[in-house]
Amino acid sequence: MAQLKFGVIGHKGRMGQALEAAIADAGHCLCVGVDAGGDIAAHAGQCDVLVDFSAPQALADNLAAAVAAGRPIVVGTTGLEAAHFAMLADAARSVAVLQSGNFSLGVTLLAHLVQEAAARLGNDWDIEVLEMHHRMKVDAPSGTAKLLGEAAAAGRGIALADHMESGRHGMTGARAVGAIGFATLRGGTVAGEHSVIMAGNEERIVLSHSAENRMIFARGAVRAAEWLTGQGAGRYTMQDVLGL
Ligand SMILES: NC(=O)C1=CN([C@@H]2O[C@H](COP(=O)(O)OP(=O)(O)OC[C@H]3O[C@@H](n4cnc5c(N)ncnc54)[C@H](OP(=O)(O)O)[C@@H]3O)[C@@H](O)[C@H]2O)C=CC1
Ligand SMILES: O=C(O)C1=N[C@H](C(=O)O)C[C@H](O)C1
Repeated sequence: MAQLKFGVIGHKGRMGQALEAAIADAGHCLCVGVDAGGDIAAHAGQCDVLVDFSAPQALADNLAAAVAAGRPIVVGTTGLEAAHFAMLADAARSVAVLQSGNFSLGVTLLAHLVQEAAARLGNDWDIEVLEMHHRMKVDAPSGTAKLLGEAAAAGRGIALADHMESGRHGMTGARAVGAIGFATLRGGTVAGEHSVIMAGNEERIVLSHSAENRMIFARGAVRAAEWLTGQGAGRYTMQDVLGL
């Protein structure tokens, strides 16, 4: 693979630093790194690909910079809302865009397994997604938890937004039939723990993934960037990259 020049948004952050190492390990070069207050638009044209692990409020400018420079963009930022997904779809009309809540091989495969299991089990199996992350994480549920919830919903042929239950507290009443529940834990330096629990009558299936180091996300994002530079405008996923 030819050496690529990367533009990293969120460069001084935890993921930005992991990415810098993964970019060097893969034989590529960090062309520019920006953080809050920086201007990626001024540098995007010097890069072959942009990678964004920053904050949701930066997404509009980052996508605009990619579109103006005609460069592909990998988005790993989580905490995205419906308006952000509309921006991603809009940018994908002009450039190649790959957004994922998790760039690890393990979670990409886990999402397949969750979808398959949910498709085979009836609504009498309650689905709950449990996640734990380090104390500094600012969004909840995690992007990965939502990705896994989406996979379960796809398996059931329903829209997650119509069946999501999160942040239970107080007199909640009994669990709604067909709900997909989310629970969030925060503490320490946990890189990322996710379990999808399928609870039936007197039996339970638990499908889990443990991230031991955030380098797995950084390596996955570099692999996604390599793959994306060969693609035309459009919206792509880690399933496309990994051929799953
Ligand atoms: N998809 C995946 O596989 C993964 C996704 N993530 C997600 O990536 C994001 C970053 O995580 P992490 O590195 O741990 O967070 P950090 O807080 O460590 O880093 C965030 C970085 O983004 C920068 N930033 C904040 N706002 C802007 C802005 N408006 N424009 C440009 N840069 C900005 C910060 O700069 P400053 O310090 O100057 O504010 C900081 O350098 C989160 O959304 C996280 O959930 C994390 C791991 C894996
Ligand atoms: O903020 C993190 O650290 C992580 N964020 C992503 C998420 O929200 O799922 C991916 C990973 O779990 C680590």
